[in-house]
Amino acid sequence: MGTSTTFSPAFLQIMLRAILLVALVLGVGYQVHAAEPSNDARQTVDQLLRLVDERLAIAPDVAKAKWNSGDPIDAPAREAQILDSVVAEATREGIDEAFAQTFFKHQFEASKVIQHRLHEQWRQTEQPPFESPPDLAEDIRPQLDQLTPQLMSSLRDFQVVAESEGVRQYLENNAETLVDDGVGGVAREEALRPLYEATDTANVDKQ
Ligand SMILES: C=C(O[C@@H]1C=C(C(=O)O)C=C[C@H]1O)C(=O)O
Repeated sequence: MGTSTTFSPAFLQIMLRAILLVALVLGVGYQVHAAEPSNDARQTVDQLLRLVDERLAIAPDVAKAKWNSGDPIDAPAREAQILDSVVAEATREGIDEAFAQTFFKHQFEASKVIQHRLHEQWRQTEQPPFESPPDLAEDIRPQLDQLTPQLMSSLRDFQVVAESEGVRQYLENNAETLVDDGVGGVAREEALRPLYEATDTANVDKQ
């Protein structure tokens, strides 16, 4: 029996663990590398997240205007008007119409989550009417209308990269930093759900 080639079980176990550890490190390293989306894809996601954030940031002004005027938070006719322009733009620009509509419906819901939270808060604190709130028709809606074509063109870019490797992870990693809804993430999740779904399933046409 040759003793020189016999290793104790404890030694073999340590070696095995070392090999597994190395394999694990290499495997994780490979996955992190493989999951990193292209520069273009990252910029596309960043841009879309910033625009979503910009749109949500208008919701408190909407809430103030409606607090003073007593208008209902829910304005279905206004939403329908935006959706009409979204459909027209989608047709012109070759953007998936259903995706664009779903995305905007979620932006409306997210905005309403913020508005309801604020009104609830103001009811509790018996907030008097605001001194000089921005005007809904004159100031706020035109601001939102300016964002619509920007969001549409960003959605068109997003469609192209949505299913690329690592895009979902990148979206998840950056959502919290780039989208601040002021209500702890509830509105953000609502606003971003169609984007997550587009990265999951094959329901977005690649252009
Ligand atoms: C922003 C408003 O409030 C709600 C949210 C909308 C939106 O996000 O564009 C549109 C209509 C309303 O249901 C508004 O009335 O303009």
